[in-house]
Amino acid sequence: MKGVASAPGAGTVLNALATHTGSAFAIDVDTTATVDLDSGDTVTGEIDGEPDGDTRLIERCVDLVTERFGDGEGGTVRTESEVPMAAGLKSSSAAANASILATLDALGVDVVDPTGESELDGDGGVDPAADEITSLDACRLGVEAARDVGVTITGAFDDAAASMVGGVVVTDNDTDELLARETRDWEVLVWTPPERAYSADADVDRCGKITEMADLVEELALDGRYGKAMTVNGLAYSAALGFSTDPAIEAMDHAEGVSLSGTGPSVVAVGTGESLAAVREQWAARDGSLLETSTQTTGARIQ
Ligand SMILES: Nc1ncnc2c1ncn2[C@@H]1O[C@H](COP(=O)(O)OP(=O)(O)OP(=O)(O)O)[C@@H](O)[C@H]1O
Ligand SMILES: O=C(O)C1=C[C@@H](O)[C@@H](O)[C@H](O)C1
Repeated sequence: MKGVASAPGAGTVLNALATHTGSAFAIDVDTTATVDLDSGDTVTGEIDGEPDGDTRLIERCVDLVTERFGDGEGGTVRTESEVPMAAGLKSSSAAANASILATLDALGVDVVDPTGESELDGDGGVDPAADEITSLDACRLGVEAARDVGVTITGAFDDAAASMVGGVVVTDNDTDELLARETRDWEVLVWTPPERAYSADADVDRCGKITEMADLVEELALDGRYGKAMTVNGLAYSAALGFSTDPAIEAMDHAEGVSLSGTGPSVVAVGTGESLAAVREQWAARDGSLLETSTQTTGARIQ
């Protein structure tokens, strides 16, 4: 029983570490997961190009789906990714969504109603007797797996939902509810410096000091002013997490919005192709790499 699925990475509008409300948008770089199920009871993961990579997240994703929709099958799960790890581009959300969908595909479970809610059981969980699931509930399984293996602080439902349904989302990461979803047609430029930063290692106490700024960013985002929201988010979180605001200042008079993405270190700018060409000129002198992409509005999909 084989399943294959892909899910995009994402950039940040509002980091959820301060208030647990977050906002993120899908970008057009993918992680693909291939799942092969068998009658064993062990799941073995592999990350292409990362022989020593931590495979617990993707293995837990397969386990959660086979426990709820299958007979606890074992097998293999392998990811191939265009989304760099620990760069702020939500690689864990993309890997989890792709692994969950690929396992559902292998078991022949239908994924329905992209942004709707499926029928929940009495505990608010997924109905184990169901033979279908909504995208958002599939996404919640990935968030559960991320919490189980400790690669997230709030659960990162914001990042996971953006990756699963595409477009820009605002979410409550305590209740794993979608507060808003819209689409924006932006070009996206990402600068990723050579260093890496794992979300689980972020200084949450310092983020607690910028809750008023996070509330302001949330208001802007819920008002549909995503570009302004992300710029304010970037200034506040760069200061709180100890990243330079120089790349944002260089981009600010060109881009529609620019922010530290997630817990960094990448900085993401959005706007038109012309405006981002000006940002690119500024950022080209920096160490690290530049990625040109665009917003992705269709989200994750079974192949
Ligand atoms: N492509 C992948 N395949 C399998 N597992 C992955 C992949 N990307 C991330 N993970 C898992 O998620 C963990 C956390 O990774 P990472 O810090 O990149 O995720 P993140 O929280 O999404 O952060 P960022 O937003 O910085 O990408 C990794 O240690 C690994 O266990
Ligand atoms: O681990 C987490 O809870 C998070 C990590 C970052 O990606 C943030 O951008 C996100 O809002 C929450």
